Amino acid sequence: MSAEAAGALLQARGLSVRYGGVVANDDITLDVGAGEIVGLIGPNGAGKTTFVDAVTGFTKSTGEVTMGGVRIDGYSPHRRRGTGMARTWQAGELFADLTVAENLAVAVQKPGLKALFADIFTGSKPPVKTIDEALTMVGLTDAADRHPSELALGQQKLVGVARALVGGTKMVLLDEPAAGLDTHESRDFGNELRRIAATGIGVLLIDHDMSLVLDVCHRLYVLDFGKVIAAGAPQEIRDDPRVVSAYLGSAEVEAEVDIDADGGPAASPLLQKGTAQ
Ligand SMILES: Nc1ncnc2c1ncn2[C@@H]1O[C@H](COP(=O)(O)OP(=O)(O)OP(=O)(O)O)[C@@H](O)[C@H]1O
Repeated sequence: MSAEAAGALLQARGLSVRYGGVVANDDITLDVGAGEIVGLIGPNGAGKTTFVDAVTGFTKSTGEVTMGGVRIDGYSPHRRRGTGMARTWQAGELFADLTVAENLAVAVQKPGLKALFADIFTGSKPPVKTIDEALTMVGLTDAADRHPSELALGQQKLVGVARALVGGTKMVLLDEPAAGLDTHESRDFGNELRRIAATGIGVLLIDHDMSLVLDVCHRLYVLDFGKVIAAGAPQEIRDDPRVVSAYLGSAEVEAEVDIDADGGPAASPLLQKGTAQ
């Protein structure tokens, strides 16, 4: 079911971003429904991170953004966060000296000196229940008191996702959350994303790991040079010659798209080139 039919949680309409002479996002229209995992893919420099920056208010854009039907494109990043949208960053390192729970607590601390002093003098604590819930959601309840270095890379990535989930998040925008994971870790990571979405949270997933993206997403949008060149179900996208061409460069598209007898995506050129950066 399309998010539009279900009443989209996040909607972008005609979103455009210019950096000097570069049109990094060109009239992008995209929606994500509650409980839906939507992939945003495209070659390097296609404009994926720019889109997340624009939706979350970290870069200037034109066009409309709505959350739950409320227009938010005039809002500051902080105010957009208050509508229940949260993002991860491409370089989403955790604080090595802090425990997992403390890494999550940082995300719910009020910013600014005033708040810091208020916390010191009133002894107010971050909403631990919310942190527990976020860790439960990613299957890491036992890791709360451990340090990131004690966790496998896949678990560290999930801590990054959990950090975006604390504080009443309804919609997460994940920028290459699975970078560096091996096949096994990536599959586990995908299962956790499914669990998160099953709670009703909308997920926008950017990743170069095509196995993960094609496997876990309900729908995909493909960007090339800032424009949406294709949108649809994973099986449509992986066979779309425009998409294969955008990823591989037309000269390289020699292999026929040859889907397994069971419909598996193993033979798609997209997967063969899948994790290329
Ligand atoms: N702050 C900026 N100033 C100027 N140009 C920028 C800026 N950020 C991105 N760009 C340009 O905008 C275009 C889109 O970049 P963006 O990082 O959004 O692509 P991407 O699809 O996320 O790439 P990748 O897969 O490599 O992360 C590129 O041409 C990039 O050089």
